[in-house]
Order: sequence, then C-alpha cells, then structure tokens
Amino acid sequence: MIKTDDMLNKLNTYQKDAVLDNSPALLLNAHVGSGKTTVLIAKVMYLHLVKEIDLKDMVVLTFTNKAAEEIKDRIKVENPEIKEKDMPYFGTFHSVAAKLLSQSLPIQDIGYTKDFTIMDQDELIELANRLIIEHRFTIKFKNKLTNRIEAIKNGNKLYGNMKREDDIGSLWECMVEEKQKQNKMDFDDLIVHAMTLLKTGTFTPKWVIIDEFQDCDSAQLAFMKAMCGTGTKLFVVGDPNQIIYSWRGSEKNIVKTFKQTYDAKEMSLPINYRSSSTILDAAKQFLADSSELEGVREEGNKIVVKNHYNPFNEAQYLCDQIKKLTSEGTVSYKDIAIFYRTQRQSKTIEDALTKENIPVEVSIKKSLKDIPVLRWFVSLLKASINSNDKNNIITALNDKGFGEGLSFAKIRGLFNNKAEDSSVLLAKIFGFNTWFKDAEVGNSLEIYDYFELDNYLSPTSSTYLENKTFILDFFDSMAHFIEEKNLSLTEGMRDYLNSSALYGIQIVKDSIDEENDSVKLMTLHACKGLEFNRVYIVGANDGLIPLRTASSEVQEEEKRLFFVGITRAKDDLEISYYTNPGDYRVLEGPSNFVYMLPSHLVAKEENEAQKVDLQSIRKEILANQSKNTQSLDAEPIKEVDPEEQAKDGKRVKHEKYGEGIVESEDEDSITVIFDAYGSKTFSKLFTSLEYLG
Ligand SMILES: Nc1ncnc2c1ncn2[C@@H]1O[C@H](COP(=O)(O)OP(=O)(O)OP(=O)(O)O)[C@@H](O)[C@H]1O
Repeated sequence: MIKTDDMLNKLNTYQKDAVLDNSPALLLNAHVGSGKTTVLIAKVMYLHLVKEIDLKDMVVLTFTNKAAEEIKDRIKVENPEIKEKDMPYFGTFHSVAAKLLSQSLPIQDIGYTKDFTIMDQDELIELANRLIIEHRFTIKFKNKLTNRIEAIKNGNKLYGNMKREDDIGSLWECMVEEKQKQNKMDFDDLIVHAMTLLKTGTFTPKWVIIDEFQDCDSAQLAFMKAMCGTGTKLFVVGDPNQIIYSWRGSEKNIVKTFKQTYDAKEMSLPINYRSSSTILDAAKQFLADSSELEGVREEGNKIVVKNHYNPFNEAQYLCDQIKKLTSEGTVSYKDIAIFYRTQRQSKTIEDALTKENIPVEVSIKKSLKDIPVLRWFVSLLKASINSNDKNNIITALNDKGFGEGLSFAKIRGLFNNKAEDSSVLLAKIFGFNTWFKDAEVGNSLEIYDYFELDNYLSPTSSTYLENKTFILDFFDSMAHFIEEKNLSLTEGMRDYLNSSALYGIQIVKDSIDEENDSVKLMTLHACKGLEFNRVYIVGANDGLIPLRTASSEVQEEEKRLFFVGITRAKDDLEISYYTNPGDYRVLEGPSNFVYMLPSHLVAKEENEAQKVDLQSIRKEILANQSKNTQSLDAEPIKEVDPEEQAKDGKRVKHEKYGEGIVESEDEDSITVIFDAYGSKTFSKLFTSLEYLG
C-alpha cells in the first residue's frame, strides 16, 4: 500500500500545498506540464487515506473517458485494495450524471426507471423524424433538425429567417413524452434530470473535484452547483492557456464566475517538468501572459523547422527519418508522435508508414453510424433489453441490410397485433428478456445463437466475414467491460450499451495506447494531456495551422492549440510546412505561427530535395512502356490523361479489396467504388491499382 508521506515527498512545494489545502473552494491554475494529473491523484489519495473520506463521497469529473480511466487506473495501481466499484462517481460529466440517476437519485419522481437507456444524437434525430411523419408535423429547416432541436431545448421556436412558428414546439413535446415512455434519455437529459433530482438533496458528496476546469460550460457549472450541499468542498484544476474547445461551448469567463460565486482561493502550479527550456521558451510565444510559467529543464536541441514540397514528400521524409532514428537504437517508435490540424491529413502519413512496415496507431473517433452492421445490432440489443424502446425496434426491423426490411406500415400492423403480420425477429426481441433470465446465459456468444444472427448477415455475401467479425469483436469488448466492472450480464450489457452511446463503440480505436511500441498519429485536439520525447507537427501553413478563420477570438484559440501541441514534446520538436500544399484552402510557405518562433531557438533546414512529381513519374512509366511496345512493332500507347481516365469510370483491381470502378481522381488521391467494399480513397503514391481492360 502506498505510504502517504512517500507520495507527498515526491511533490514540489506548490503541488504539496495544493494537496494539503482544505479551503471550501480552491481554484488551482495548473500550467502546462506542471503535474496537474499528478496532483489530482495525490489529492484524492490524501483525502482518502489521511482524511478518511470514502471514495464514494467524492465526485471526480473529467472531460474525457480516457482521463477518468487514467485517474482510476493510477489510483488502483498505487493502492491495489481499491477497486473500480469503490469509485462510482469518477467519470465524465455525462457518465457521472447517468450513474447518479441509475444508483442514487429518486428517478421514479420524474417518470423514469433505473434501467433507462441512453440515446445518442443519431437516435434522437431518428425519433424526431419518425414523429414528424407519424404526426404530419410541418418543420422548417428540416435539414438542420439537430440545430432546431438544440434551439427548442433552449425555448427558441424560431430559426434562421423564420417569422412565424412552425410545429417544432409540438414535436419537442412529443419527443419528451416518447423518451419518457421508452425510458430513454439523450445526453442533455442526463445532466438536466440529474440536476433536478440533485436539488432534492438526496445525494451530496463531501468533495467535488474537476479536471480541465477551463473547458467547462455554464451547464456543467450548474451541474456542479446542484451537487453541492452545505459542507461540500470544491477543488477545480485547470489551465486557461489550454482552452481549445470554446466551439463546444466552454466559456472564457468560467474561471472568473467560479472565483466570484464560491469566493474561491487561488493557487498555482507554475513549474513545467516536461519540456526542454528551448521548447518551453518557444511555446511561451503563443501565450497571452507567460510570466508565471517556469521550466526546470536545461536547454535542449533547437527546434527544427523544415519545408517539404507537398504532403507526400513530407510523409516519405518522416518514414526515412523514423527508420534512421529507430535503427540507431536510441529512439523507440513509441517515443515519436506526429500531429496535424485536420483528420483528413492522417491518411497520407499512415499509408506511407504502413508501407514501410513502421508500426503506427492513429487516433480516430468512430461512431456507430460508421459501421452499419453494428448500428443495426446495437439497435437490436437495445430493443431487446427494453421492450418499450419503440424506436430501436423499428430500426432493427426496418433495416434493409440486416433486419427484415419491413415497411413502416407493416411494422405498425405488428404493433397493432394484426394477425396477417408476423416477424421472426420481433418475436426474438420480445422473447429476449425471458430467455436471458431462464437460459442463465454464460457468455455473450450464446446471444449470437439466440438471434440466429447468421441468418441476418447473409452468409453468402462478400461482407459476411467482416460483419461477423465486427459483432464478435463487439462481444469480446462487452465481455471485457463486464468482467472489469464486475457486473452481472444483464446490468453489464445495459451499461456497455449506454457507455457506447456516450463514447462511441470501443472496439474501434478511439484513443491510442501510449504503451504500445508504435508511432502515434493524431490531431492537435487529440494530443491534449499526452507527452512524447519527439514530436513532429506537420502542415504549418496558413489554412491548416492556423485554420483560416474570420474572428480574432478563434485565431487566439488556434494559437492555444498550437501551444498545446508544442508543449507535448519533451526533447525534440520538428515543425514542417509545404511549399506546394496541393490544396486550394492551404497557402504555400510557412504560416505566421512559424515566424513567431524566436530565431535563436530554431534550426532552419532548407529541404532542397526535389519534388516527387506524380505526372512526370507517370509520363516516364508510360514512355518506357511505349518504348518496349514499339520495339515489338505494336501500336504506340497513347498517353492517358488522368482526368479523362477518371471520368470514364475505369475498372480497377486492388489486391485487398478486389475489383471496382474509379469514381474520382485528383493529383494526390483516387476514389474507387469496390464491388464488395463500397467507396475507398487511397493516396496514389502508395497504392497500386491494376487497370483492367
Ligand atoms: N514534482 C515533480 N517532480 C518531477 N517530475 C514531475 C513532478 N510533477 C510532475 N512531474 C512530471 O511532469 C510531467 C507532466 O506531469 P503531468 O502529466 O501530471 O502534467 P499535466 O499538468 O497534467 O500536463 P498537461 O496539462 O500539459 O497535460 C510528467 O512527466 C510528470 O511525471
């Protein structure tokens, strides 16, 4: 078991003071890399071990599931007697609200039961669309339904240039009623309902601790407030220099509001342990006020600023560079990270690294709708565990790919018990709970057999194996989740489905494992909270870093985002830009941010390497082919203009995806619609396609 003294002795004075502080409300300004996470964990351990506060009396709120898991994991490692179930209220705002509603609050008071399920945004829109059809509502701006629902939640019935109200108010009333009838909540409901019930005073924690407080919005602040009883203490940690989510609603004045409302004491963690002083000094250029931020590390290597002709040359350079560094044995793949501004930039680099057999992990957030078979299967499971869930029953039955493809009229007939209408799948859905209880299901594969899923995955189709693998992986991940949380299968299944609504499906990588020995690729937004020995930031051109924005406020946020990226690097940082980006949205040459790096901290490397000119390579190949053929006295081959080639829908063959038709093509990429896999886009330089006939 961890000795508290040992733990405290590892902290510097600022950190220790924050851990020992006992004020009713404390705002801790934690500068970048100053041990925010370290202090937060030490605080929890100190309160638990020394002040003997039960972990169940602490609410620890984070912004990502990953951050919450990291805090819990580190606590469990430091004190193995502590188990997952001892920390029920450590999690994101939404997951804690869901936990409170299902475990501690009198949810029946608002017409729900504890086994409610959570609906994601897509499900909410599906519900709205169904009700619009059923009730023949007239809704303007229907293609902006998400925004309109967002607006009506705040009481706004008008939208855009509307002068007169439409049926949005009635639609919303129906939606509220339906959600309650189906025992389902959307994300906002979780917070709103939990807040309503918290006000009854049924649950008051002794401590509320918030991580990344700077990213809170006013609803989250209100949620925190609703939790506070007399005697509840607040400990919030944040860094105003790392606000990068104002577009998601975080508010600039949140820190000020907190200070005023709670008369909070303010403390700081000013010492950055992470980066060399060269990197830290460069990062400071992007802060409005850097006077408090101190480093403890020596000067290190200069920051390399390099130009590349285009993203392909850059990707090839990164491969060569990584191979060279790792072959010397001093650098591991996991020490290296590559950051870019937009997700669309990842493909070129990922393809290049994979082609060179360099292990790579890409952080991509996927939601259920990206994988049709899972979208359907999750609807089926949700409908089966909650037979009031009319929406998911309809989705499961109506789906043309996997369900029975039943029309709405036929489904209505089924609901009205019309004798001529029958459905095997509906019988399975309604019979599930009884079967589940009686069959004493030992493992999730039995669920596969219960639904006779093979019948719905079309075993003769080319996608059968892929879809089956998705479902089996889903079961694996669910089984792992249930085991880790030590839940019964019924409870575990509901919790798993709820958590996949909140965080996306977990079998698809949405975060990366820092421990795996692979190069990590991610957007600047995704790199928050991580650190690496060597960081490459690519595409430092206007239009990418920073993105082109109209307002100066957004420009400031772009600066903070670049600051977050720079400060992930411990020892080495390289920043590159393109001289020929090949994208009309991106300007040639370094952006203003590159010029802001102080010249004495920078080693500029002019890359004279000649551009890889795809057209010339193509011409050369064709010329060679032509020469060979001519020598056999055949007709000379006509040079094919790639534009034309694209337009005439050529058939091609890919070694993995089989045959398909070229849909579109530009200088860098080609999109093919494969007979068996649908549309896929490749970077031309790294993919070989065989042109057929
Ligand atoms: N007192 C200390 N002595 C030495 N190293 C420390 C100390 N406190 C923290 N560190 C180290 O400093 C680095 C940054 O710590 P941590 O990740 O907790 O910071 P952070 O404030 O959460 O970072 P950021 O906000 O930038 O994501 C880590 O490598 C950590 O081990």
